[in-house]
Amino acid sequence: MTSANAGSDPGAAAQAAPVSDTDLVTLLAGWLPQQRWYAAKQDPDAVVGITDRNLVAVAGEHDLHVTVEQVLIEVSGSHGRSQYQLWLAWQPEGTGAEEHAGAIGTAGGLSATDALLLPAVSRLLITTVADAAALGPVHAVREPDADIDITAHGMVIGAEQSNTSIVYGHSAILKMFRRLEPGPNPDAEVHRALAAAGCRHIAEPLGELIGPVGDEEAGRETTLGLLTRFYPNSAEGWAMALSSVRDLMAEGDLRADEVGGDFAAEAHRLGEAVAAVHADLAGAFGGRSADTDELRRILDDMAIEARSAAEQAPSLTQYLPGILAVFEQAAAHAASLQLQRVHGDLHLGQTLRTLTGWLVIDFEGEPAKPLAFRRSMQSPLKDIAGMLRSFDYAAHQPLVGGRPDAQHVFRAAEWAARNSTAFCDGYAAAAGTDPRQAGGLLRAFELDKAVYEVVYEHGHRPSWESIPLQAVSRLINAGGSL
Ligand SMILES: Nc1ncnc2c1ncn2[C@@H]1O[C@H](COP(=O)(O)OP(=O)(O)O)[C@@H](O)[C@H]1O
Ligand SMILES: O=P(O)(O)O[C@H]1O[C@H](CO)[C@@H](O[C@H]2O[C@H](CO)[C@@H](O)[C@H](O)[C@H]2O)[C@H](O)[C@H]1O
Repeated sequence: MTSANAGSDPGAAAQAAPVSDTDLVTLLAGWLPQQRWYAAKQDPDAVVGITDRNLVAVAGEHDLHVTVEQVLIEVSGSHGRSQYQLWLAWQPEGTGAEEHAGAIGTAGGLSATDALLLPAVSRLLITTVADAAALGPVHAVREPDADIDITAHGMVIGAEQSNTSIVYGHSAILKMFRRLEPGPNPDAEVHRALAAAGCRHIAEPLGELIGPVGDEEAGRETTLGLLTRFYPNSAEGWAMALSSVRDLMAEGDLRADEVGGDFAAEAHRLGEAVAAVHADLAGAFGGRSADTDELRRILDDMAIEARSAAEQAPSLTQYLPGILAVFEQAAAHAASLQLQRVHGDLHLGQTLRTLTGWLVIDFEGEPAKPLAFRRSMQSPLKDIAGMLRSFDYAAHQPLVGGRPDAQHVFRAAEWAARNSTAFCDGYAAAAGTDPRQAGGLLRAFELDKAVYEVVYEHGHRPSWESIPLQAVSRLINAGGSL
């Protein structure tokens, strides 16, 4: 389907799409699989279709030298079906766009570029949010009292993300969601609810870009981009944890509490911060106890996922009976399961240490899961298990690819246990309930996450697959990590 809507200029609205849908699909064929956020990279059966095209600004308007088109594509294949958002910049071929970092290709005498990489387009987007204005069918909401600096230069950060984020100087970060599902985006929804609850452990939301997604009947207002405050002097929890592990490995004969860079005090504070976020999520969205049937369903779903994971990642096959046995044993803990909204994909890379404390970011949940699941009530143990898995990752990742050294392996396990304990102590102190008392259930959630990670690494970083795989083996054979 092709529509040609443009900003506030009725002349632009009359313009046709720069190239035909067929030419556009051909153009995208080589570019999409190179994008980190494109989940169908490994799918040889993937078929790309165009579901919507909107000319949102034409060259000459808004100080732009390019024409900007928002394109929604649907990709179907053996991986399933998903919808993605693209922002394309068009300009005449031969004007240098082909050399640009975001160059996509040429068709019909025009060059296409990933528009989000162009400073003029990033300026247009932040100005649209600051003015609570519209770009064709895309409109913006600005949070009351949001302080938005539209003069700050926008720059896309890091390639290893599920979405594309533009950082504006030291002031704001705009995350443009790549994979879209019609309806409320949990990242935007949760940021807004937690800000209203006065939560100190999230990035302050500043505004949103919103547009219709889906066919004309099902088309629903959907968050396309989320603008939050940027914390320039923050460090990612993952980077901090890795440098602590490196310090430890440098002095292989000393314990974690005897060398510099011990992370345990930070892990404790992080536990307190996650407990505070959970309490605010329960306050904002409600919470309740799960009944026996619900617990059974959760554990059955883990078993279904594990069976499907073993088909995708053959390294899991030998562990499958042990995995299923752990889920079966966990059913005995029905009484202790609470349900509420959670983060859903919590790991050290989703945490930022500012000068004053920890922030939790990226409340989208697991990107590959359906929206209804990501917005559903789940167990906070899922997030806690995610963090415990992340301590295990940080401890063992520096050993990947090297020659096994028994002392380093021992120290890695010690670092993971020390920081997992500190995290749970911090969580228990702030929440008043100790996640370790959920015993078999926490272990089931850790195992569920480790199984997910084996598949994730199999697809994205095969040399890291051994990290979660060894954890699967440990969790089956030796009980929980704590
Ligand atoms: N408010 C912020 N302040 C500083 N850095 C941030 C902020 N939000 C995100 N980042 C950085 O951007 C990275 C990607 O953000 P994230 O929300 O996890 O995106 P994605 O969903 O694409 O993975 C984070 O790992 C962090 O380094
Ligand atoms: O951050 P995303 O929402 O894109 O999450 C996906 O990618 C993560 C890797 O970036 C992946 O996390 C796994 O690796 C981390 C180290 O890079 C580690 O800290 C996590 O514990 C581990 O799960 C995450 O699983 C995936 O959903």
